[in-house]
Amino acid sequence: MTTAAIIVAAGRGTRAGGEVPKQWRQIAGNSVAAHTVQAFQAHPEVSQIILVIHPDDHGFADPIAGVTLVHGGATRDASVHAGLQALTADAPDHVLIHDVARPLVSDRVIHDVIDALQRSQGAAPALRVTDALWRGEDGKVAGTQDREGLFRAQTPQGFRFADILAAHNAHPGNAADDVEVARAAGLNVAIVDGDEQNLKITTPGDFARAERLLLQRQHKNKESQMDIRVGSGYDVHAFEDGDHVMLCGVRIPHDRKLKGHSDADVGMHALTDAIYGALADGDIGQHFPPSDPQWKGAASDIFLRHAVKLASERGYRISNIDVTLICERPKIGPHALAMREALSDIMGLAVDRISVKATTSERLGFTGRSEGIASMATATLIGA
Ligand SMILES: Nc1ccn([C@@H]2O[C@H](COP(=O)(O)OP(=O)(O)OP(=O)(O)O)[C@@H](O)[C@H]2O)c(=O)n1
Ligand SMILES: C[C@](O)(CO)[C@H](O)COP(=O)(O)O
Repeated sequence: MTTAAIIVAAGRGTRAGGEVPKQWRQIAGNSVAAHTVQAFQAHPEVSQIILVIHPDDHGFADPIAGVTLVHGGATRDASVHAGLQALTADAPDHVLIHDVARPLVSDRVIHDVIDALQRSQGAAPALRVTDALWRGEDGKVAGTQDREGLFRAQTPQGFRFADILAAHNAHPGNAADDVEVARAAGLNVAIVDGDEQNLKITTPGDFARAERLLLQRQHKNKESQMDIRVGSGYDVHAFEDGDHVMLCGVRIPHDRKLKGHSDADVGMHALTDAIYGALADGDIGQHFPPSDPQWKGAASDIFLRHAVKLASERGYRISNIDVTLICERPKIGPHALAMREALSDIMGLAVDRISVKATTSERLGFTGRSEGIASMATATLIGA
């Protein structure tokens, strides 16, 4: 089954005012018409788009790619008719007819209309009227209207192509919408759930609301495409005779030192492994094998700089890191800020995105017996 969309955009938008017809006004980074066209171009079930325009509007419409431009008429239904005639040479099975002034039409609404056409000659989205309805005269309420069974009509309105073309050919004109044309020809039209956000920009106040909703949607899409990765690292080094330890790039005088092939900076090693972990790229031992003599006694910032560079080359920025050192002694608190600053220099990351904290293990286990120091770290990476 093939489905084409006709987007009617030949109106003058008199109620919306402004210097150019409403469909060519810029909102959320694009013209209203371009947003509407994109909604249909992004829909996998729509294979062809006709954009019906006023002959004076080529300057606005010509830059919109991937659509066939057709000149509309003096009324909405004349414009729809022109769009339908343009499709006859390569007729689709189904056609969706949509107001250009509804740029917030969702994938869900488009799909539901197409889906309903498998069971019905026509289908259109609508919302039940939920407010009380009044008749008014001279600024006063003159009566009430039962809202039972009343709906607010939206677009796209979908039909089998041959049916709606015949219905328009037979219609005298001045229909409110294509459902009216279809019903005049005896076609059944199913109601599918409309969408409050599928508003029609009609008056000046509608632009701000439509723009806010479009920006929210763009933000959500961006967030859902955002690649956020978390990695964790863990390392342990045993004590041996010595007079200082290196922890997170800071030399701390101590009555023991940590044993290792490099400078045994256990905090920096756990952190480096957290970044490799987020990148799913092995661990520090794979990048810098302990069997390789060139890393003997090496300062561990070499490893951390390598992991940070790798993240950047793969298109990630590091959002924050959190390092925990586990030992009875030395006391970490007095050095924590210096450690955060040292890591900040090495990583090019703001200090307030770097956490270094410590805990004892209540004299339990190897850290509790002061046989060594353990460290855990996490790193969050965000795809650019
Ligand atoms: N001769 C016309 C008149 C209307 N339309 C389209 O039909 C839809 C109807 O929406 P509406 O808000 O009535 O648009 P306008 O006619 O442009 O607005 P106004 O009545 O305020 O001038 C719009 O997409 C409009 O561009 C059209 O293609 N051709
Ligand atoms: C087709 C329509 O969008 C249904 O709500 C609407 O009837 C067209 O706009 P108008 O303001 O009634 O011209």
